[in-house]
Amino acid sequence: MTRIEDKPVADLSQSEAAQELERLALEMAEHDRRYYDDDEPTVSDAEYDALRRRNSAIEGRFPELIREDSPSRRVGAAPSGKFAKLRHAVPMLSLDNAFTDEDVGDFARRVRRMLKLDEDAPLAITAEPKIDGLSLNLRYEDGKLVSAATRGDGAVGEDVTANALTIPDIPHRLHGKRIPVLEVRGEVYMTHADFRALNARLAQGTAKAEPPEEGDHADELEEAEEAGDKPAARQFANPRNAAAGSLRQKDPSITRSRPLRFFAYAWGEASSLPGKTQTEVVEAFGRMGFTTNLQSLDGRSAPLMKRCMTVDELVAHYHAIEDMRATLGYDIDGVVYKVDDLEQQEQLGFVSRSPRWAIAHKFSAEKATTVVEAIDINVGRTGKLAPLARLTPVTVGGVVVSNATLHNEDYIAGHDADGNPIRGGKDIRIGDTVVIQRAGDVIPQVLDVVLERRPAGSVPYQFPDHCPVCGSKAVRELNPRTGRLDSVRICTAGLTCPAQGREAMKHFVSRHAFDIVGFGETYIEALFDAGLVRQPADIFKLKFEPLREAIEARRQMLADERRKANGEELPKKAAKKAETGKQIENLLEAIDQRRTIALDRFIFALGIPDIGETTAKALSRHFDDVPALMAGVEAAAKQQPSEAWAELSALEGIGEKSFAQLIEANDKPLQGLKANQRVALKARYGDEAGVAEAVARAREGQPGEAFLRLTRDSDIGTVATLSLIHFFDEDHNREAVQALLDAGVSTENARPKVSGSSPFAGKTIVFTGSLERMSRDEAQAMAEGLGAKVSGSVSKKTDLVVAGPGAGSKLDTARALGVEVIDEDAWFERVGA
Ligand SMILES: NC(=O)c1ccc[n+]([C@@H]2O[C@H](COP(=O)([O-])OP(=O)(O)OC[C@H]3O[C@@H](n4cnc5c(N)ncnc54)[C@H](O)[C@@H]3O)[C@@H](O)[C@H]2O)c1
Ligand SMILES: [Zn+2]
Repeated sequence: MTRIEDKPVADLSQSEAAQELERLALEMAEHDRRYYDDDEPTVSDAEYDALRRRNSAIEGRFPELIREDSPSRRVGAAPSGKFAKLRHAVPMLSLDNAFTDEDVGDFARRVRRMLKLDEDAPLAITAEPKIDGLSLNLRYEDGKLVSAATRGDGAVGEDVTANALTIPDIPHRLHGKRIPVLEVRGEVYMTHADFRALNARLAQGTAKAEPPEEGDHADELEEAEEAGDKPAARQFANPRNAAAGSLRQKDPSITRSRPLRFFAYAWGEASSLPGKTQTEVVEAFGRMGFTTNLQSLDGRSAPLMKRCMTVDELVAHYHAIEDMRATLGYDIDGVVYKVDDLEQQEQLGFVSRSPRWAIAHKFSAEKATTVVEAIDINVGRTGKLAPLARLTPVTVGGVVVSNATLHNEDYIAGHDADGNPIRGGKDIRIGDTVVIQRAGDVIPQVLDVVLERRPAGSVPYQFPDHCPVCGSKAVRELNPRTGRLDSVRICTAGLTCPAQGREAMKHFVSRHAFDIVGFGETYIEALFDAGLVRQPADIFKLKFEPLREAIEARRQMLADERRKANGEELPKKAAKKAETGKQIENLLEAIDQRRTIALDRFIFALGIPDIGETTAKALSRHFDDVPALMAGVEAAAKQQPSEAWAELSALEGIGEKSFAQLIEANDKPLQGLKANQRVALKARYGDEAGVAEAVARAREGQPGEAFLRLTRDSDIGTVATLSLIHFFDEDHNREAVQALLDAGVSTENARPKVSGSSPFAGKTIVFTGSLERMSRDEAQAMAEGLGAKVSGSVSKKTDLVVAGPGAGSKLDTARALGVEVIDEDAWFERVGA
């Protein structure tokens, strides 16, 4: 199903484009409000910029659809009601964006074309850092600061004069000759160090801050408490928000207490300008008492702003600034290029929201440099030891990042257990300076180690061989797919390890497993810590009173922690007791409803590695109940193949058919295989003779009928079969499952009991597009209940396609193959629902 918002611009119909432009206008207006008014964005700048690019691309294809309220015609957001409004004498605009080096060349060519300059005529363009703060217009009359306004919507800003007067970098009087009117523009920002200190003071409650709006913060705390989260402190997400939030205070004495700074780089109305070029004017600003990009950072190195004569020079300066980015001590999000000559600037003029003579070259991916302070090991549901780098906090894409995933032992070491270097592996050590990258909402990755900054005497990281939670041995197993030691280390204690037990429990009650509503993380942690729940079966033995005590003790503990952390007294909640009682009744009720459950959910809930929902469904079609499954697995375990067989059959890229062919083959096993399969086999076993030898070994250790039946008849493959055997081979797993049955949990067989007369029995159905009357899960369950097989892709074997609006390639394939296609309503008619 392709939603309109996921469709490439080129595939949009005109009406879809109109819909999409409307969505983008509304969505971006909301982001603008959060970003400019509340100083609290909910998406990263990169995500926001992607929306803007999509909007422009659609408008480029359908210029007739450009909306009055299009984001391409607007700057910022209209001023909030918090301050008096101030109309700008000269509009404050935004900047057009460049994202690649080629875009810079395009910009220079465009400028030349519009100025009618030959290719070899000199053209000076300045390049300087784009400071990530908020812009401010300072109006000086006869050298005296008379007003200060934020950008607002470009035409009207907010009057923050009293606040601006508290910023030390902003002169109240200009040095030098008096100019009747001069508006100086620049960026208000906060350094990293000041930002961290401010947030720390806010967290301790020692910073001067506006009282929270009535009820506002109390609610948040309450919610955080329900969710068992850390106390919600009123801190800023990044230095830009901190700068904007601190400047836009109703009480200027709060602004005064905030460490704000100011860089001057532009101007508005001016009765006369102190120069004929961008460079000269900015130089003059320096003499008048402002900090500018033309000043050297340390009095020795070259200034950050450079006047360039070629595109190559511009791009080189961009990369030089990019390299310095981590050491500046404040956030910059790109480099701004400006045509230097002011007469040329005038000739070029403006488009609706930005000048034609300037462009902002944004830094590409969301990268930053920081230091690995420590390496933590988390233990997950399956016992995996997952390493996490604790980083000195940095802002990446508008979010402060303080940890990054390190994947596994080999990744940190940079080589596998045999000493072979692995792709992407790095030899990451505590104390290392690293480049990290954040993509979307996923946890950041370490992209690179800056070896020049590695502290002297640093040693490779020693990965623990014991579980940091329970102290049991943690081991690396042989991976049948690669024949090598697995890169992950696993705690051997199983569910008796508290970390694994707790995570397993979360999975057990989750939506696609037992789906016990109201059993959130707070509950699980509370019950685990109180010793009330150790394994899933315990859930079904819970009683009201002990449950209530455990939950209340937990709440008390969280509240105490919060009080300590915030240093403030929170109102006691009187109504809480009765509420907890009600919640617990509801929970017990929800548990009761799950004493009988679909077999596939039961199997999925066990959290067996490689047994996802689909495999669990397949098993539930094959077995009547849990004891039957266990018996089937036990029988299969007795007729297991040798490791050689398992390894060969599970090799990536070798399907069932090819494997059968391979096992039959004699001296030329590679014959008749596809190129990628030959490559995979050779990579694993060397030359053809090596493959032949592996095949011979595999042939000797063939599995018996019981194993093949489980693998083949239930359609789950070798890897899942071996995983099942492995799971039920462990005493504690068998016991945990038995305990559930003993606690009275019974299963319903999902195997469709379909009479031969169901018109769908044995048919293969594909659902595509957006379904309106049922969810995907429901559709699938319905079809399977009628004896049909649901598939994710359309092929010649497909009997029927049910297509909703927005169906894409699957629908096209179905039509091309002549497969019957019906809509959702027709589907409901046919099934008689
Ligand atoms: N995350 C969100 O929800 C969200 C919402 C709105 C905007 N944004 C972000 O805000 C930015 C867009 O806002 P914008 O319209 O301010 O455009 P912009 O940030 O792309 O560029 C214009 C601004 O750059 C600043 N600037 C800094 N240094 C400068 C220099 N040396 N010379 C000239 N200008 C300089 C000025 O304040 C100017 O107004 C984007 O980065 C966007 O991602 C994010
Ligand atoms: Zn453990």
